[in-house]
Amino acid sequence: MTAAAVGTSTSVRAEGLSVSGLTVDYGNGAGLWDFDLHVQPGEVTCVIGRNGAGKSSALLGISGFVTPDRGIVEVDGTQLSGAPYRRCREHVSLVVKGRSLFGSLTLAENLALARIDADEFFGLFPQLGSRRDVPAGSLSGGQQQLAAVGRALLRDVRVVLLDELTFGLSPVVRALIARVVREEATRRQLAVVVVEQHVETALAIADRTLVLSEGRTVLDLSTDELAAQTSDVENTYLHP
Ligand SMILES: Nc1ncnc2c1ncn2[C@@H]1O[C@H](COP(=O)(O)OP(=O)(O)OP(=O)(O)O)[C@@H](O)[C@H]1O
Repeated sequence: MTAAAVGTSTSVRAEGLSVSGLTVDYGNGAGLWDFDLHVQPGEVTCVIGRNGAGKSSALLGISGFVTPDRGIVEVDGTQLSGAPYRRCREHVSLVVKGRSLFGSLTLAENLALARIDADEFFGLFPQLGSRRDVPAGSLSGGQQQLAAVGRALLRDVRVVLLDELTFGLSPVVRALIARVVREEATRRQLAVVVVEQHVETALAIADRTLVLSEGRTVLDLSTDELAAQTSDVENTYLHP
Protein backbone atom coordinates (compact mmCIF):
# COMPACT_ATOMS: atom_id res chain seq x y z
CA MET A 1 0.00 0.00 0.00
CA THR A 2 1.14 3.54 -0.63
CA ALA A 3 0.43 6.74 1.20
CA ALA A 4 -3.19 7.77 1.41
CA ALA A 5 -4.64 8.51 -2.00
CA VAL A 6 -7.89 9.78 -0.55
CA GLY A 7 -7.74 13.51 -0.02
CA THR A 8 -10.29 16.17 0.63
CA SER A 9 -12.47 17.74 -1.99
CA THR A 10 -16.10 18.09 -2.90
CA SER A 11 -17.42 16.94 -6.26
CA VAL A 12 -20.84 16.94 -7.90
CA ARG A 13 -23.27 15.95 -5.16
CA ALA A 14 -24.53 12.41 -5.44
CA GLU A 15 -26.62 11.09 -2.58
CA GLY A 16 -25.50 7.97 -0.78
CA LEU A 17 -22.18 6.17 -1.10
CA SER A 18 -20.06 6.51 -4.24
CA VAL A 19 -16.83 4.65 -4.72
CA SER A 20 -14.75 4.91 -7.85
CA GLY A 21 -11.54 3.21 -8.85
CA LEU A 22 -10.82 1.93 -5.34
CA THR A 23 -7.59 -0.04 -5.42
CA VAL A 24 -5.88 -1.82 -2.53
CA ASP A 25 -2.64 -3.46 -3.63
CA TYR A 26 -1.04 -5.56 -0.88
CA GLY A 27 2.09 -5.87 -3.01
CA ASN A 28 1.87 -9.65 -3.25
CA GLY A 29 -0.39 -9.86 -6.29
CA ALA A 30 -3.49 -9.86 -4.05
CA GLY A 31 -5.94 -7.09 -3.26
CA LEU A 32 -8.71 -5.13 -4.95
CA TRP A 33 -8.57 -3.30 -8.27
CA ASP A 34 -10.65 -0.48 -9.75
CA PHE A 35 -13.66 -1.13 -7.55
CA ASP A 36 -16.71 1.01 -8.37
CA LEU A 37 -19.92 1.19 -6.35
CA HIS A 38 -22.88 3.50 -5.97
CA VAL A 39 -25.45 2.91 -3.25
CA GLN A 40 -28.37 5.30 -2.95
CA PRO A 41 -29.94 6.11 0.42
CA GLY A 42 -32.34 3.28 1.28
CA GLU A 43 -30.52 0.77 -0.93
CA VAL A 44 -28.66 -2.41 -0.04
CA THR A 45 -25.82 -3.67 -2.22
CA CYS A 46 -24.37 -7.11 -1.59
CA VAL A 47 -20.79 -7.97 -2.49
CA ILE A 48 -20.27 -11.69 -2.94
CA GLY A 49 -17.37 -13.88 -4.03
CA ARG A 50 -15.30 -16.77 -2.82
CA ASN A 51 -12.63 -16.58 -0.11
CA GLY A 52 -9.88 -14.15 -1.04
CA ALA A 53 -11.93 -12.42 -3.78
CA GLY A 54 -11.35 -8.99 -2.21
CA LYS A 55 -14.66 -8.42 -0.44
CA SER A 56 -13.24 -7.39 2.94
CA SER A 57 -10.60 -5.27 1.25
CA ALA A 58 -13.42 -3.29 -0.37
CA LEU A 59 -15.06 -2.55 3.01
CA LEU A 60 -11.73 -1.81 4.67
CA GLY A 61 -10.73 0.53 1.83
CA ILE A 62 -14.08 2.36 1.94
CA SER A 63 -13.92 2.82 5.71
CA GLY A 64 -10.24 3.79 5.61
CA PHE A 65 -9.02 1.00 7.88
CA VAL A 66 -6.81 0.05 4.96
CA THR A 67 -5.35 3.00 3.07
CA PRO A 68 -6.26 2.61 -0.60
CA ASP A 69 -3.58 3.03 -3.24
CA ARG A 70 -6.06 4.82 -5.48
CA GLY A 71 -9.71 5.69 -5.56
CA ILE A 72 -12.33 8.08 -4.34
CA VAL A 73 -14.92 7.45 -1.65
CA GLU A 74 -17.77 9.94 -1.29
CA VAL A 75 -20.73 10.14 1.06
CA ASP A 76 -23.50 12.45 -0.15
CA GLY A 77 -21.04 14.00 -2.58
CA THR A 78 -18.35 14.78 -0.01
CA GLN A 79 -15.06 12.97 -0.41
CA LEU A 80 -14.02 11.16 2.74
CA SER A 81 -10.69 11.90 4.31
CA GLY A 82 -9.00 11.53 7.64
CA ALA A 83 -8.25 8.72 10.02
CA PRO A 84 -10.53 5.68 10.08
CA TYR A 85 -11.99 6.42 13.47
CA ARG A 86 -13.08 9.83 12.17
CA ARG A 87 -14.66 8.37 9.06
CA CYS A 88 -16.48 5.74 11.07
CA ARG A 89 -17.61 8.19 13.68
CA GLU A 90 -18.93 10.77 11.25
CA HIS A 91 -20.13 8.91 8.19
CA VAL A 92 -19.77 5.16 8.26
CA SER A 93 -20.65 2.21 10.52
CA LEU A 94 -18.48 -0.84 9.95
CA VAL A 95 -19.16 -4.28 11.40
CA VAL A 96 -16.17 -6.52 10.78
CA LYS A 97 -15.98 -10.28 10.89
CA GLY A 98 -16.00 -11.65 14.40
CA ARG A 99 -17.58 -9.72 17.22
CA SER A 100 -17.14 -6.03 17.60
CA LEU A 101 -18.59 -5.27 21.03
CA PHE A 102 -16.64 -4.43 24.17
CA GLY A 103 -16.83 -7.80 25.92
CA SER A 104 -16.38 -6.54 29.48
CA LEU A 105 -19.09 -3.88 29.17
CA THR A 106 -22.76 -4.76 29.39
CA LEU A 107 -24.92 -4.63 26.30
CA ALA A 108 -26.57 -1.44 27.61
CA GLU A 109 -23.14 0.14 28.17
CA ASN A 110 -22.04 -0.81 24.66
CA LEU A 111 -25.13 0.92 23.28
CA ALA A 112 -24.62 4.02 25.44
CA LEU A 113 -21.01 4.28 24.25
CA ALA A 114 -22.24 4.42 20.66
CA ARG A 115 -25.00 6.89 21.65
CA ILE A 116 -27.72 4.44 20.65
CA ASP A 117 -31.23 4.86 21.99
CA ALA A 118 -31.70 1.67 24.02
CA ASP A 119 -35.49 1.64 23.58
CA GLU A 120 -35.08 1.82 19.81
CA PHE A 121 -32.49 -0.96 19.91
CA PHE A 122 -34.56 -3.31 22.07
CA GLY A 123 -37.56 -2.50 19.87
CA LEU A 124 -35.55 -3.92 16.95
CA PHE A 125 -34.34 -6.95 18.89
CA PRO A 126 -36.79 -7.62 21.75
CA GLN A 127 -35.22 -11.05 22.23
CA LEU A 128 -32.12 -9.29 23.64
CA GLY A 129 -34.12 -7.38 26.26
CA SER A 130 -33.34 -9.87 29.02
CA ARG A 131 -29.61 -9.61 28.19
CA ARG A 132 -29.46 -5.86 28.64
CA ASP A 133 -27.22 -5.85 31.75
CA VAL A 134 -25.09 -8.85 30.87
CA PRO A 135 -21.42 -8.39 29.82
CA ALA A 136 -21.43 -8.45 26.02
CA GLY A 137 -18.63 -11.04 26.04
CA SER A 138 -20.94 -13.56 27.64
CA LEU A 139 -23.65 -13.25 24.99
CA SER A 140 -23.84 -16.07 22.46
CA GLY A 141 -22.18 -15.53 19.07
CA GLY A 142 -25.55 -14.95 17.44
CA GLN A 143 -26.65 -12.48 20.12
CA GLN A 144 -23.41 -10.54 19.77
CA GLN A 145 -23.87 -10.39 16.02
CA LEU A 146 -27.44 -9.11 16.43
CA ALA A 147 -26.18 -6.47 18.82
CA ALA A 148 -23.32 -5.39 16.55
CA VAL A 149 -25.63 -5.10 13.55
CA GLY A 150 -28.29 -3.21 15.53
CA ARG A 151 -25.72 -0.80 16.88
CA ALA A 152 -24.32 -0.17 13.37
CA LEU A 153 -27.79 0.46 11.91
CA LEU A 154 -28.96 2.82 14.66
CA ARG A 155 -25.90 5.08 14.81
CA ASP A 156 -26.24 8.56 13.35
CA VAL A 157 -24.49 7.73 10.07
CA ARG A 158 -25.48 7.56 6.39
CA VAL A 159 -23.49 4.49 5.36
CA VAL A 160 -23.40 1.02 6.95
CA LEU A 161 -20.83 -1.61 5.92
CA LEU A 162 -21.43 -5.16 7.15
CA ASP A 163 -18.84 -7.91 6.63
CA GLU A 164 -20.15 -11.50 6.60
CA LEU A 165 -22.95 -10.58 8.94
CA THR A 166 -24.53 -14.01 8.85
CA PHE A 167 -21.31 -16.03 9.19
CA GLY A 168 -21.76 -19.06 11.44
CA LEU A 169 -25.35 -18.19 12.37
CA SER A 170 -28.41 -20.42 12.31
CA PRO A 171 -30.91 -19.97 9.46
CA VAL A 172 -33.40 -18.37 11.87
CA VAL A 173 -30.92 -15.72 13.06
CA ARG A 174 -29.71 -15.18 9.49
CA ALA A 175 -33.27 -14.49 8.38
CA LEU A 176 -33.87 -12.15 11.33
CA ILE A 177 -30.73 -10.12 10.60
CA ALA A 178 -31.54 -9.96 6.90
CA ARG A 179 -35.04 -8.67 7.63
CA VAL A 180 -33.84 -6.01 10.08
CA VAL A 181 -31.09 -4.80 7.72
CA ARG A 182 -33.55 -4.50 4.84
CA GLU A 183 -36.18 -2.69 6.94
CA GLU A 184 -33.75 -0.29 8.61
CA ALA A 185 -32.06 0.57 5.29
CA THR A 186 -35.44 1.71 4.02
CA ARG A 187 -36.69 3.30 7.24
CA ARG A 188 -33.49 5.25 8.00
CA GLN A 189 -32.55 5.79 4.33
CA LEU A 190 -29.16 4.22 4.85
CA ALA A 191 -26.76 3.23 2.08
CA VAL A 192 -25.86 -0.32 3.10
CA VAL A 193 -23.13 -2.60 1.75
CA VAL A 194 -23.20 -6.23 2.84
CA VAL A 195 -20.39 -8.70 2.19
CA GLU A 196 -21.82 -12.19 1.93
CA GLN A 197 -21.04 -15.74 0.87
CA HIS A 198 -24.71 -16.77 0.61
CA VAL A 199 -26.66 -15.92 -2.54
CA GLU A 200 -29.86 -16.51 -0.57
CA THR A 201 -29.07 -13.51 1.67
CA ALA A 202 -28.35 -11.35 -1.36
CA LEU A 203 -31.66 -12.41 -2.92
CA ALA A 204 -33.47 -11.56 0.32
CA ILE A 205 -32.06 -8.09 0.95
CA ALA A 206 -30.11 -6.67 -1.98
CA ASP A 207 -31.15 -4.16 -4.59
CA ARG A 208 -27.95 -4.95 -6.48
CA THR A 209 -25.24 -7.55 -6.11
CA LEU A 210 -21.63 -7.25 -7.19
CA VAL A 211 -19.70 -10.46 -7.73
CA LEU A 212 -15.96 -10.24 -7.11
CA SER A 213 -13.31 -12.61 -8.35
CA GLU A 214 -9.57 -12.21 -7.85
CA GLY A 215 -9.94 -8.61 -6.76
CA ARG A 216 -12.14 -7.45 -9.63
CA THR A 217 -15.87 -6.98 -10.15
CA VAL A 218 -16.96 -9.56 -12.68
CA LEU A 219 -20.76 -9.14 -12.44
CA ASP A 220 -23.06 -6.30 -11.39
CA LEU A 221 -26.58 -7.69 -11.12
CA SER A 222 -30.05 -6.57 -10.16
CA THR A 223 -31.82 -8.98 -7.81
CA ASP A 224 -33.97 -10.27 -10.69
CA GLU A 225 -30.83 -10.94 -12.73
CA LEU A 226 -29.20 -12.69 -9.76
CA ALA A 227 -32.31 -14.85 -9.26
CA ALA A 228 -32.23 -15.84 -12.92
CA GLN A 229 -28.62 -17.02 -12.78
CA THR A 230 -28.17 -18.17 -9.21
CA SER A 231 -26.68 -21.57 -10.04
CA ASP A 232 -24.28 -20.13 -12.61
CA VAL A 233 -23.08 -17.53 -10.11
CA GLU A 234 -22.73 -20.14 -7.36
CA ASN A 235 -20.94 -22.67 -9.54
CA THR A 236 -18.62 -20.20 -11.23
CA TYR A 237 -17.84 -17.70 -8.49
CA LEU A 238 -18.71 -19.09 -5.06
CA HIS A 239 -17.93 -22.77 -4.93
CA PRO A 240 -14.25 -23.75 -4.83
N1 LIG B 1 -2.93 -7.45 4.99
C1 LIG B 1 -2.78 -8.21 3.91
N2 LIG B 1 -1.56 -8.43 3.38
C2 LIG B 1 -1.39 -9.17 2.27
N3 LIG B 1 -2.41 -9.76 1.60
C3 LIG B 1 -3.64 -9.58 2.08
C4 LIG B 1 -3.90 -8.81 3.25
N4 LIG B 1 -5.23 -8.80 3.50
C5 LIG B 1 -5.79 -9.56 2.52
N5 LIG B 1 -4.84 -10.02 1.67
C6 LIG B 1 -5.06 -10.84 0.47
O1 LIG B 1 -5.88 -10.09 -0.43
C7 LIG B 1 -6.84 -10.93 -1.05
C8 LIG B 1 -8.22 -10.41 -0.76
O2 LIG B 1 -8.48 -10.60 0.64
P1 LIG B 1 -9.88 -10.22 1.29
O3 LIG B 1 -9.78 -10.49 2.75
O4 LIG B 1 -10.27 -8.87 0.85
O5 LIG B 1 -10.82 -11.29 0.59
P2 LIG B 1 -12.29 -11.75 1.00
O6 LIG B 1 -13.04 -11.87 -0.28
O7 LIG B 1 -12.84 -10.87 2.03
O8 LIG B 1 -11.99 -13.19 1.58
P3 LIG B 1 -12.75 -14.02 2.75
O9 LIG B 1 -14.10 -14.36 2.22
O10 LIG B 1 -11.88 -15.22 2.90
O11 LIG B 1 -12.75 -13.17 3.95
C9 LIG B 1 -6.58 -12.34 -0.52
O12 LIG B 1 -5.76 -13.02 -1.46
C10 LIG B 1 -5.84 -12.11 0.78
O13 LIG B 1 -4.97 -13.18 1.07
